[in-house]
Amino acid sequence: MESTFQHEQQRVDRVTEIIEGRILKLGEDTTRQRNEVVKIRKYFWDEVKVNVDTFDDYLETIIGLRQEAQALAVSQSTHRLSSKKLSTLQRMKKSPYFGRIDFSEEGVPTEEQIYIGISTLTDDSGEDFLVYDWRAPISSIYYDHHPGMASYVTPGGVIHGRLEKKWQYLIRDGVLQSMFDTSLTIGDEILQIVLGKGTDKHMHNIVATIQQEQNRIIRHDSGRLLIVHGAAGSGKTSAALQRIAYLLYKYRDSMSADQIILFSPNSLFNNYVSNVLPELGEENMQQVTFQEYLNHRLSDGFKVENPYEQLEYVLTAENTSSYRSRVEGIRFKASTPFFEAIESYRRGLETSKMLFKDILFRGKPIVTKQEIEDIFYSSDTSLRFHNRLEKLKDWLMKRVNEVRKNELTKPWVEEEIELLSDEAYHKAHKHLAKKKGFKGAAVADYEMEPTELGRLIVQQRFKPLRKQIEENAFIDMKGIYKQLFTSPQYIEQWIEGDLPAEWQSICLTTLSTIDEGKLLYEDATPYLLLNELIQGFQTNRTIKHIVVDEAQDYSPFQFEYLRRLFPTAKMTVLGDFNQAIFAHASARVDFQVLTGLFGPENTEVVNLSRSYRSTKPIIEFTRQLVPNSEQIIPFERDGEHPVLTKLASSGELHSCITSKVSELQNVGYNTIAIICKSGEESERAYNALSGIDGIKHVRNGSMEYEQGVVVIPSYLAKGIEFDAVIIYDASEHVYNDESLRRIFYTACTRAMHYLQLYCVGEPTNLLEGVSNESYVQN
Ligand SMILES: Nc1ncnc2c1ncn2[C@@H]1O[C@H](COP(=O)(O)OP(=O)(O)OP(=O)(O)O)[C@@H](O)[C@H]1O
Repeated sequence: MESTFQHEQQRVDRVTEIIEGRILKLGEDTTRQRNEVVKIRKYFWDEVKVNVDTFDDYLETIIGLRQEAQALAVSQSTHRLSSKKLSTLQRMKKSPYFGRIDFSEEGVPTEEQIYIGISTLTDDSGEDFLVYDWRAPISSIYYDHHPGMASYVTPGGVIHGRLEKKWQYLIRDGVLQSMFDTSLTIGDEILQIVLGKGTDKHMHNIVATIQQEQNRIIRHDSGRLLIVHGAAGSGKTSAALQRIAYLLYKYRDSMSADQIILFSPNSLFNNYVSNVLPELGEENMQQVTFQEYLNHRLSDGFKVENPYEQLEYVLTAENTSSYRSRVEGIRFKASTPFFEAIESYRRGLETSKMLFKDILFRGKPIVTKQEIEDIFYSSDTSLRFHNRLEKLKDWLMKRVNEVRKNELTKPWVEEEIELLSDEAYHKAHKHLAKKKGFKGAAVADYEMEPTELGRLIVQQRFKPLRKQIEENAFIDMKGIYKQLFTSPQYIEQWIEGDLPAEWQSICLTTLSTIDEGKLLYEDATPYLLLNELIQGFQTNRTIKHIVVDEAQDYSPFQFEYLRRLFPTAKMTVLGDFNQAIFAHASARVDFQVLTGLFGPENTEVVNLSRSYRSTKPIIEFTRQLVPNSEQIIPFERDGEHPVLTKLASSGELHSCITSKVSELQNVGYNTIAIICKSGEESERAYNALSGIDGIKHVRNGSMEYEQGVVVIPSYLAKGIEFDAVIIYDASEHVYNDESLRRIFYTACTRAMHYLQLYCVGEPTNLLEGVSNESYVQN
């Protein structure tokens, strides 16, 4: 073994030397390319002669500009590619590869040793592969097979052979630390080392230790929709990010990172996962939250409620009179019957009840809503809805043009001419002179006719009106949405099944919030859907793949919306229903409904059952909090049992937390989260614990994942993890309802190495099903 080890170190040295040589060469190229980019930018305008005197000059200027811009774009892209390659090589210098397979291909007499790393490296001839990219077809054997018969898929067909041996390497800064013969499971030893480490500011890639079931997700490449359901900490997010890296490699000629969108729960999470792709030498995909998208589309007309504001209400306002109806409204408005009701309602609008707005000019209607409605409903009903709207728009444009002509002789035009400032007068003169063909000094010779000036003024006043018509602003969208709620009975004609018991009150709240210029979060997607069904979907066909993380928090409604918005994209959806924290997630929620999006033939579901984040004792404790716990299999990593400490007062609670934090810091834990149920509880906890050195409060809207000691509401801790977690108050008066089970589970499963629960008074009944042996009580 000793000599094998030395032999392997020698190979590492050889490969490292080659990498160093490449870095040197590429470093010089990159510097030269950067200087080139700087030079083009600096002299950009010197290279282009700007002359717009004649049409030919203008054309020449445009062509010159375009050529220079193209040269800049080419240089920038060459520089970007080289820098990317350089940073990958720099990473490979520290650890050139992490695995090896010895493979005998059928019909080939010699066995080949395949070394696997984050990127391909060949020798100087370019013929021999010193390192294979982990995404290369042959590398899949490393993740998928035990020694014995093995095969892998290439574009040219399936290659069969025999996997003789499989090795794992741990190389740090060019030094081989250890190597393991991993004949059975990939890298349990290395996985132990990786998972046993402390967290840091960002999530890391897992390519050295991808597990077989995760590899299925990463390399899955058929159908439109891949649904991944997996326990907390089973590597859903990790698998999704490596999957993106895989797709970018496999489709490198036809897909770029900006054609992939990751929908994530919040900005904090975005920041947390932002390092994984760059670590793998890939550019980051686009990252958005659904809320950002809603705001982008709706913020002109409304102040849209944030999903966490909604959740905060659900978690804290249970004693208010409107609570029941609001929660019922949230559930109902996310349901399939409501979705279908909106579709039927929109179909109903084909024959009656479309609402329009008067088109006003100088404060007076020039076309009334009634006139618009009459024209709309007099059009050919066999035409598609959008075509009817287009016809209506044409009519409106004509109508407005007629009115514009009539306005030319109205006294207000003369009045405006008289009130024109000198500057405005000169501008108008110059504009009209140019239009008439006067050039250069001759502009001064142009004598402006008052009628010409009048026409210009009228034209400008009508410009916004034309824009409004262009943008469908004459459709009373708010009114149409409100119409659904104007009387509690109105919706009955469009809906199948029962309405919520509190429907009347839901209607009143919906109307009053819209009248205040606000849109509740539960109304945002239905409103947008209705809007698109009426005005046509604003589809985006450039996006090729969308990944939805924490999918359990989306309603079927939102999925349907995403599908229509990105009609050509494939989808990867990741979730865990045990972590569904939003009120719209009903108790019976499942991914069945998603299968309907693209049909079963286009959908594949993969379950991840092994959980990696937490130690075995923590997983054995947390899994008892949810149904079907036997389906969650802990990775064998030892640690302390979770502890539940009962206290008599909040004073005692705060002093216990303070000393616990310092104890945990002394053991070396980097990230310690004090997780509270809601933002309100977090605020109180933070104020009471502000004496802890460096403690930070993570609030709704926080942009960066913080290290050190943080106080954080449960819902913002989603998707992220901490070395140690302290549940601030796991007492019955805080977690007092079955509906809080998922939030409680989500909070506890954020712990990697240590979990401490405190409670002031009696512990929550949610712990009733948890066996006494799985935690320490004191
Ligand atoms: N194959 C693996 N090798 C190394 N680490 C892994 C592996 N799979 C998962 N992990 C680690 O386990 C932790 C949890 O992974 P991840 O956040 O992707 O899980 P998740 O299923 O998205 O969790 P949750 O649903 O609870 O947010 C991370 O620290 C990740 O690096």
